[in-house]
Amino acid sequence: MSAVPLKNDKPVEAGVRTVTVLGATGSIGDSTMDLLRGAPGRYRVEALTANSNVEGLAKLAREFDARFVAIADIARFGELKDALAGSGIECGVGESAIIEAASRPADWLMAAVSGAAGLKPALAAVDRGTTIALANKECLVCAGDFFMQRAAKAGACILPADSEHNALFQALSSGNRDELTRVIITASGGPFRTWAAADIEKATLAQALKHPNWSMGQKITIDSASMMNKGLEVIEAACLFALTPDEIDVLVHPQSIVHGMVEFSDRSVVAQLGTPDMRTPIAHCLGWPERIAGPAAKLDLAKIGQLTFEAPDFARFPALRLAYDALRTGNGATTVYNAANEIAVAAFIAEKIRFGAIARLVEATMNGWVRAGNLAPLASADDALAVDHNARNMAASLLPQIAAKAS
Ligand SMILES: NC(=O)C1=CN([C@@H]2O[C@H](COP(=O)(O)OP(=O)(O)OC[C@H]3O[C@@H](n4cnc5c(N)ncnc54)[C@H](OP(=O)(O)O)[C@@H]3O)[C@@H](O)[C@H]2O)C=CC1
Ligand SMILES: CC(=O)[C@@H](O)[C@H](O)COP(=O)(O)O
Ligand SMILES: [Mn+2]
Repeated sequence: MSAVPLKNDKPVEAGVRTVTVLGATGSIGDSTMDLLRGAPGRYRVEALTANSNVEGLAKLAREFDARFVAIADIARFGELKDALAGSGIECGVGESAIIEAASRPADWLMAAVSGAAGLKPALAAVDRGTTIALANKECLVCAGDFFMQRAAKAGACILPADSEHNALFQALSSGNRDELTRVIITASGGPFRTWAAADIEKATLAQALKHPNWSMGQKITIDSASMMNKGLEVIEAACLFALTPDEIDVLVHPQSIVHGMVEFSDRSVVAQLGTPDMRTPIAHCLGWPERIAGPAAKLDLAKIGQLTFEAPDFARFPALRLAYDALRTGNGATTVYNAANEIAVAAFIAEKIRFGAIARLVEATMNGWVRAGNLAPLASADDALAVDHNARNMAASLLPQIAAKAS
């Protein structure tokens, strides 16, 4: 039994729904809060979390009269308490408080922490058997199949919030799982889609942060530029929908209007389209199994005029090839892929490595991991977190030599 519902088989919930937003101060958090704001009286906020943005978190907590807020950064707890003084809103600090936020009863939870740091809180929500809108792809890539197995066991309902996976989720309801032959996830191609490899190699942070279509957090925007985001999404699709690497294609589509397509055995291809606005897939998850009003701009195809498609270039964007390698290798390789990328992106932001070195560090870490004989099946979240920890250390130790070597 899959934790992603393939048909709208859940009864519609009436009355006020309680919701929790992990990563409330981020880009996905912002879109989610905007949807909640647009439906006064329909939702009650149970818990909100952030890493260090005290001001943003306290403002949201007061606006939505949250019951509980948690901040990960222990140095900011005093400020948070001051900011909430007199409000009656409970607050906590550290990873344990983020996990507590996820554990508190709520009908619906948005998992939008950035990075594998979101894994333990997402698992705490999974174990409650609740409905989870999953934006945090890194937690799936880190945990591998284990996350979805645990969700199925706990009776949790995982609603894919990432735009491409939400598109697949919507398109999949046109057929049965055994009639599906392939899924296609689209990629904008990022800001370097048309750039020569030599220019991509030395792209600056400011250039990498200029996504052509989407306004998103810093880490995912850099991932889009390297196409690591698409690599993470290939692995995310494999985990969410129990697909093999051969059943997942990536198609570059610079307009980001078609988000995902599903091919069925009769060769029908069902696609989901929409303007590039995350409030649409999040609204689909929030309303599910019904449809609620979404605030995104209406799709005007006549105005857009042309939708174009290209094959991905695995040579200029090796991050995508590495994702398929990791998926085929299994045994913790996707955990290593994600962990090394998180180290590489942080190093690029800190100007320790060039843009082109991001994928080289991921590849060197994956190779080093295999050579050291570290591949082994992941049997638990602790296994995944141990691999994540050790792979980060390996990536950090390889960093100086990767930084020193120009392509
Ligand atoms: N943005 C988008 O359009 C899309 C995002 N996603 C995925 O959703 C997730 C969130 O992305 P996005 O909203 O862009 O990211 P942002 O960087 O904008 O926001 C991340 C959120 O997580 C919090 N956070 C960061 N690190 C930690 C930590 N260690 N512990 C607890 N909280 C933490 C941040 O708090 P603070 O503000 O205090 O730093 C913030 O609330 C990512 O996994 C991304 O890949 C998927 C599809 C689209
Ligand atoms: C909005 C969303 O889902 C992002 O993951 C988006 O897909 C990023 O764009 P790229 O297609 O450039 O990676
Ligand atoms: Mn996406």
